[in-house]
This record gives sequence, structure tokens and C-alpha cells, in this order.
Amino acid sequence: MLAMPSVDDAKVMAARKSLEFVKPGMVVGLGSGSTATHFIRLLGEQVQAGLKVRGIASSQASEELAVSLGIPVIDFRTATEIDVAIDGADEVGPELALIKGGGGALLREKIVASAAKQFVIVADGSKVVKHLGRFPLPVEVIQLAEPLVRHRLETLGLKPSRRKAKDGSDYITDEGNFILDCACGEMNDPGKIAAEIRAIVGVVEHGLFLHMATRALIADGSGVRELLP
Ligand SMILES: O=C(CO)[C@H](O)[C@H](O)COP(=O)(O)O
Repeated sequence: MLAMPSVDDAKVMAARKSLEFVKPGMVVGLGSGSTATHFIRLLGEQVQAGLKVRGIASSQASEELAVSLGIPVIDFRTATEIDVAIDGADEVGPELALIKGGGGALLREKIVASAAKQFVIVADGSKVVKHLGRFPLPVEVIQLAEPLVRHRLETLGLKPSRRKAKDGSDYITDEGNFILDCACGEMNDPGKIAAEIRAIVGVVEHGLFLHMATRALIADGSGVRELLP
């Protein structure tokens, strides 16, 4: 009998499969989180073997990793086009609706994903859900506006809680904002929730990525399966 791959092995399998979508000359969006980290490491091996691509990073951590592996990284301020973005997700729902931002990089991740011609999700099978909402939805907010935004989120029926760093201090994103992790419960209409949150001034971005992913590569005991929207 075949042994089930560990969650981490599954992440590597999905990340490896995503290399098929990276072609010479491309500008590649580099996601954040453990699965995206596997992808960046594998891409680094390809670059060291001669593949010519340039990366654009969705977080400081991913940028530092890419640079350490010799992947040429474009300065975000000069980028105008992205061919493919490869990133992980916290939940993958129907029609490839996603919750992202567990690693706190949702703003840059969404900028990269929205500009990319292809947005490929890499994940282990545990991330696939029938309804989004078990994972708390991250909402990035301007620090100054946090109490007002928090109250508005509560009036929408969400239960926000300010994210803390490992040392107990407030978690601050790469762009200098707070994150409110919002318990939402099962989402029947993610589009409505996304629009309501988006309408609150002081919200910088939220972790619902709707109608963005062009495919998801999901790895589990039976290999890597491809989901399309
Ligand atoms: O959105 C993200 C970071 O902001 C990550 O892609 C998401 O949290 C999944 O992470 P992992 O691959 O470690 O499970």
C-alpha cells in the first residue's frame, strides 16, 4: 500500500507541478507562505540550472529568499507586467474562491495576483472546502482607523480580532498596517461579504480572492489534481 504523503510533502508536490506554468523569459509572481516557499526553492534550482526568469515578490520574506537563491527580482515600483503568479491559499472554495492572508501578505499578494495573466494556486488537499469561512478572514486596516473599522466589521456580523506577532506585540504588515482576523462562519455569499468589507474606508484590503485564480494544483495521496474555476 502507498504511504500517504505528509502535508508538507503534498505542498512540495503541488509546488513542483506549478513549475510547468513557468516558461523562459517570464516575469513570475512569487507568493508567500510555506507552499510558496517550496515553489521559490524549486524555482531557484531551475534558475541555477540556467532558466531565465525574473521574479516579483509578494512579501519581504519571499523577496529575501528569492535573492538568496539567485532569482533575479524586479523592484515592485518598476514592474508593469506579470506573466504568472504562483501562491498558496488558506482555503480554496467553489469556483476557486479563496481565503488568503494567513501569512499576512494579502495586500501585495492580491496586487501581484490581480496583475498576473495566470494566477496558479498551489496547496495540499486540506485547503479545499465546500464553503469558505472556517479560516478567519484577514482584513488589513490602517492602524489609525482600526477601532472604527473593527466596529463596522462587527456590525456586519463578523468577529474581528487584532493579529498578534509571536512575541505578543501587534502584527504589522510589510506595508505598516494592522490585520484583523475575522471569524465569519460559513459564507453563503462571499461576493456580498467582500463588497461590504471593501466599502469600509480604512480597510486597505481583505483576504477574499474571488474570480482571480485561473487554476489550483491540489496535492494529496492520489497525486496532484488540477481544479479550474
Ligand atoms: O496567503 C498566504 C500568506 O499571506 C499563504 O499563501 C497562505 O497562508 C497559505 O500558506 P501555507 O502555504 O503556509 O499553507
